[in-house]
Amino acid sequence: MFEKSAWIRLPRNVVVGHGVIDQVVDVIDDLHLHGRPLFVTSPTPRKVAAEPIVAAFEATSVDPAVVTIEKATFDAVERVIETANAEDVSYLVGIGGGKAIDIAKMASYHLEMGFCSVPTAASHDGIVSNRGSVPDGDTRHSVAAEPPLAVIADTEILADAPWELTTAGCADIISNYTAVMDWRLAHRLKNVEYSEYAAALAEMTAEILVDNADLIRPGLEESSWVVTKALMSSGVAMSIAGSSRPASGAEHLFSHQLDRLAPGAALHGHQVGVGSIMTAYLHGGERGIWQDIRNALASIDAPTTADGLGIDDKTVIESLTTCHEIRDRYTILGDGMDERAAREVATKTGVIS
Ligand SMILES: NC(=O)C1=CN([C@@H]2O[C@H](COP(=O)(O)OP(=O)(O)OC[C@H]3O[C@@H](n4cnc5c(N)ncnc54)[C@H](OP(=O)(O)O)[C@@H]3O)[C@@H](O)[C@H]2O)C=CC1
Ligand SMILES: O=C(CO)COP(=O)(O)O
Ligand SMILES: [Zn+2]
Repeated sequence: MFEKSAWIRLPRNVVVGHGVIDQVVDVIDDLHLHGRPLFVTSPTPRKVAAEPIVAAFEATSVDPAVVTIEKATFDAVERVIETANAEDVSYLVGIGGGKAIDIAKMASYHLEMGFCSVPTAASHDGIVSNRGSVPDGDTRHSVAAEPPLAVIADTEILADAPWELTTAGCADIISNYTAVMDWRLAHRLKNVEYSEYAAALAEMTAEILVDNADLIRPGLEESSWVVTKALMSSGVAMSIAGSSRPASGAEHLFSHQLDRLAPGAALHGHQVGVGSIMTAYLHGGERGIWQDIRNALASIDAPTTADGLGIDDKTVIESLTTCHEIRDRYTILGDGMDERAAREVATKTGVIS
């Protein structure tokens, strides 16, 4: 008897392009979201995007509540939940980078309220996904959260954001190559649930980005267009899969462990990019695609070495040898690398010298 079923939650409205921040009121209206919104933002995105959106709502006699968060913590999620209850709001809008959007989607999940995403940085695929990521004790990976009902991504704002945020978003997408390799391996060896559609979409997204690498240049609004579309499609792959598997394998374990060993040293996307070079080598050896991944990262100005990340060699080795413990997710790292093997892959790929 056939007993499989799937429930895929995707954004209903995806609005990307020049000046679309002016359409936030219309998009919310189109979703039939009524009542008072709560905007969750962080200091810079507040000035860049939240204030003009507040003004647009006020012009329609709606008075949004606003919470500005400095750090992505569970206290911040709690503060947003308390404000939502105290201010009697009906839905939430995350306006900012991963920090503000994660807190908004995690609070929405708890409050069982609608959530919309207005990214101001194309820094990783969390800005469009149904996953939230806040450090919790020894863990550092995403958990289920409310998916956005709408994503409104203004390419003019995204192109003005610091360039390294965009290159981090690109590297997060390029890492889909190794995430999918790990997913297939886990499916073959451990019978992990697998979706060919989600895997193909995640891989194709990385391929399109790499094929358009020459369009990805600082200050070029077209770059934000290409990268944002790729982030959307990676987010959709995760929604289809019902997990972050299509976009997160051993390269993400490596990055999550770096977040714990060297907090704040480098951006998420840059760390997973460097991790992806090494895990591609582990999958395919000398003749694998690790050099293609390294060249693609270099061509968009993303780091390819420990030095480029601002992380010392010892920490890279420590992360490689311990990161398999960070979550229950089978990858090419199996039950862990020994130190000699870790040093060899990091040296052979030029990540450490
Ligand atoms: N949900 C998921 O699947 C994932 C979530 N994450 C999470 O996302 C967070 C990291 O995301 P990231 O976007 O890098 O972090 P932030 O939201 O902290 O943004 C990075 C920096 O960019 C600034 N910024 C944002 N937009 C602009 C802009 N338009 N112009 C100028 N500066 C801008 C922010 O300013 P300011 O400090 O003033 O706010 C901040 O200093 C982490 O909390 C991480 O855990 C990471 C990967 C996946
Ligand atoms: O960053 C992500 C996908 O790019 C989310 O992955 P995690 O579930 O490993 O946090
Ligand atoms: Zn990621």
